Amino acid sequence: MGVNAMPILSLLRHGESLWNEENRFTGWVDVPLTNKGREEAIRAGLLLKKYKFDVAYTSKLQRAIETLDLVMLTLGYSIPVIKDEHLNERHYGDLQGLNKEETARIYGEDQVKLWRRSYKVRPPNGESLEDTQKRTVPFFKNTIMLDLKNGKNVLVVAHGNSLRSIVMFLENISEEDIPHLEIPTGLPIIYDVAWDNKNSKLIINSKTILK
Ligand SMILES: O=C(O)[C@@H](CO)OP(=O)(O)O
Repeated sequence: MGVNAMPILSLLRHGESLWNEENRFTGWVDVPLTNKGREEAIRAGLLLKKYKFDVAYTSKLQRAIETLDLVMLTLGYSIPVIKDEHLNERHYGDLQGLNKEETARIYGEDQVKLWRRSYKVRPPNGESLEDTQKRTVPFFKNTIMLDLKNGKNVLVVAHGNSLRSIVMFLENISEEDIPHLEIPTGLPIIYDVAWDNKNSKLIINSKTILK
């Protein structure tokens, strides 16, 4: 009675973008994929062929949207797609456009590490991971989690830090441990999930990264 058998949730970070290639802070700047990024997206689609998705979510940024488009083209069927800015990358504020290595030379490696990977430290005029989580997790709970509860297989294509904030919630990762979590581009994470009726809570049965 307590736990229903449940479908899968796949989280996918977009393929390499132009500014990933150039090593620049990107955030909400709407840069396109590189050709390598497009190939990564097609490869992710091939890896995901063994699943049948019912619905997909992505951000409002073209690197995620194009990745999802290429995945769906590779999968060869179409499903409802919800594009929402709650899934956008963390806003990097004044760092957007700057080269990451150069920024580390100016402000020091430690400061840049705090901006990039800590939970609470905000980049100047930007969002901390905590700020990002305050928009991603309520969105996740109100939409994606309900689809999972209703037995749907869900694909989410988003960004390094918007996905880190969701994975932190799903896997109950602490503030101390979150700096070590990296999400690779183009490799789908698959969660086998279940809904715990008694505690109204999503349970993760297993996690696999497809390679
Ligand atoms: O620049 C960004 O928006 C992100 C993701 O590419 O960078 P970082 O991994 O440094 O948080």
